[in-house]
Amino acid sequence: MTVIRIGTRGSKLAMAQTTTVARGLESKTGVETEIIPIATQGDRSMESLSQIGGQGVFANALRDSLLAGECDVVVHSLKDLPTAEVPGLTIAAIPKRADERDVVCARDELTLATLPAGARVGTGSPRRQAQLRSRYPELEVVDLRGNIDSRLAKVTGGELDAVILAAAGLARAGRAAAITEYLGIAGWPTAPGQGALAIEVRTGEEKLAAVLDHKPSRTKTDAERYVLAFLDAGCSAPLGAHAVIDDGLLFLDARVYALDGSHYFTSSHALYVNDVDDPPREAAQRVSDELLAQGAGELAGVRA
Ligand SMILES: NCc1[nH]cc(CCC(=O)O)c1CC(=O)O
Repeated sequence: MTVIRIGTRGSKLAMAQTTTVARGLESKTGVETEIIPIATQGDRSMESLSQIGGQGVFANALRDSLLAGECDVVVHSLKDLPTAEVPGLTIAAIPKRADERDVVCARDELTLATLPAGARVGTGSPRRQAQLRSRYPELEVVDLRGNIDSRLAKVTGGELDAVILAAAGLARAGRAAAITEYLGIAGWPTAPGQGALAIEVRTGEEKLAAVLDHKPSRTKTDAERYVLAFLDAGCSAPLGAHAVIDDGLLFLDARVYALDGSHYFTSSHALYVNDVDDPPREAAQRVSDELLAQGAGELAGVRA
């Protein structure tokens, strides 16, 4: 029997999520899988992501390996995947999305509202930095990189009072016990595609992973990612987007922040998925047009 080779980043988080995908493929199709860790520039360098030159630092090495035939399937965190199509590659599956919220891991069970003024809150994400400055201007934002364990260690070690992370990543890494607050999605929209994985294959080989595709998760994350594409924004742009499907209605909400937290632009639209040809694209087009009409194109990270 042939073995499906699954390429992944080597981080603990990536290995955990890829193992879940491998188990899913094995149990649904009876295939055998082998996991192949691939080092990416984003893993090797500790410089800030904007320094390395941003987009796709995590994804490109995986894609090269797939195109070179060194593996058959790669697993990405969808939010780290640039929106531009890559010739020869196709997303065969977006599995059922996990929790898309951001969370706070603070000392002493504290929350953003109960941390004292001047408390040091770590995050390397421009969106999270802008959201912190906008909602909690009395807190000090500290730029931060590194894996989940090293970030949490800065709180237990006393160097920081809190860090902001993705709920999904913490759960996959087995560190959900460190969470002290879940940030409500309406007041704190997260990165397009956050909480979802993307399983990519060489075009024509979609059958290798299509069984793991979850249609609602794909529709929602497509809508969020089209906003990223229409705004010409990178994965590190200060943009939050969130889609919901309820009773055939697709809701899409997006917010673009000034990096200093001084202001933001927001737009939302709802449409019946049966009323238009490409609901995610249509919803995102309306939201993006409105954001640009408001002046969002002037903000850092947009139309860069
Ligand atoms: N950019 C880092 C990144 N990429 C994917 C996740 C995990 C969450 C997810 O899969 O969406 C994280 C960590 C974080 O944002 O805290």
